[in-house]
Amino acid sequence: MSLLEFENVTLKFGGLTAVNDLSFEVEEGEVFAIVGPNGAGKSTVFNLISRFYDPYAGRIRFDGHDLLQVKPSGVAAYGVARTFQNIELFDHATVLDNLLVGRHRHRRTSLLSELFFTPSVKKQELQNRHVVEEIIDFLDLQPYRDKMIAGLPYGVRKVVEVARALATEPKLLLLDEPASGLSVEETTDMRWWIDDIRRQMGITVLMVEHDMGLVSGVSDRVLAMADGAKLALGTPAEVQSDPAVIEAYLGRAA
Ligand SMILES: Nc1ncnc2c1ncn2[C@@H]1O[C@H](COP(=O)(O)OP(=O)(O)OP(=O)(O)O)[C@@H](O)[C@H]1O
Repeated sequence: MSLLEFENVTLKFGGLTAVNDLSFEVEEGEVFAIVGPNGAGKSTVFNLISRFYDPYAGRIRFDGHDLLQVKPSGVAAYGVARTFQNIELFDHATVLDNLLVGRHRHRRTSLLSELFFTPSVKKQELQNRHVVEEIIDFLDLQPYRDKMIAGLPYGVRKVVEVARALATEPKLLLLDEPASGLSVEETTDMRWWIDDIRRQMGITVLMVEHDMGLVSGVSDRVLAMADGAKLALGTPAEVQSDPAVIEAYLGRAA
């Protein structure tokens, strides 16, 4: 069984078909990239997984569950975490506090017990701290741990966003353009972080990315989309040499 399954999914915005009869599967433990020209429907795929939109037709399954039965607020509890194209963090909180917010889905205590800071609440707090500190170490964020997000360089904020998503201990990490706005050196670092997340943490990664260097360097498989539909699916080398993909890219460039 695949971790994520799209089966003949279609989504329309009025007269525009943003996702058109799309089927693909993401296997547990792989890095899977979605590429395509602007407007191809990549972000809409992420928004479907996050349950921001209901598809017009088709099925989406995650980890054996019918994802379409899950409310948007429940998706994280199933083990899906995401980053956004435009970083979404609390600017006036520290890196540590942003990551602790990411632990919210693991709250096992009641509001009343939290009010009185019972032993179970204390235990939960310690566990949250432990997980968050490990992620801070893992992503080399120690120098920024107690700094406000607002004052951090853009490249560091991108890594903090990945850290916040990891703090939820997801099975599937959705990365929306992880390299956008990064320098060449920062993109290389991001590549190694993604590799480590998959290899050392065992987390499946699904990313939307325009940087083909990053995509080829880290992905096991790539789905190329155009006009909401699948153009090609295969290894990075297979997809890059696919005539339909070359045509779609060159056509748009022209
Ligand atoms: N909320 C919306 N309402 C109406 N149309 C939308 C909406 N969201 C996306 N679209 C349209 O759906 C199509 C697919 O958009 P989408 O953002 O998924 O593309 P994309 O591949 O992520 O593009 P980019 O690389 O520019 O981010 C586009 O034509 C877009 O204008």
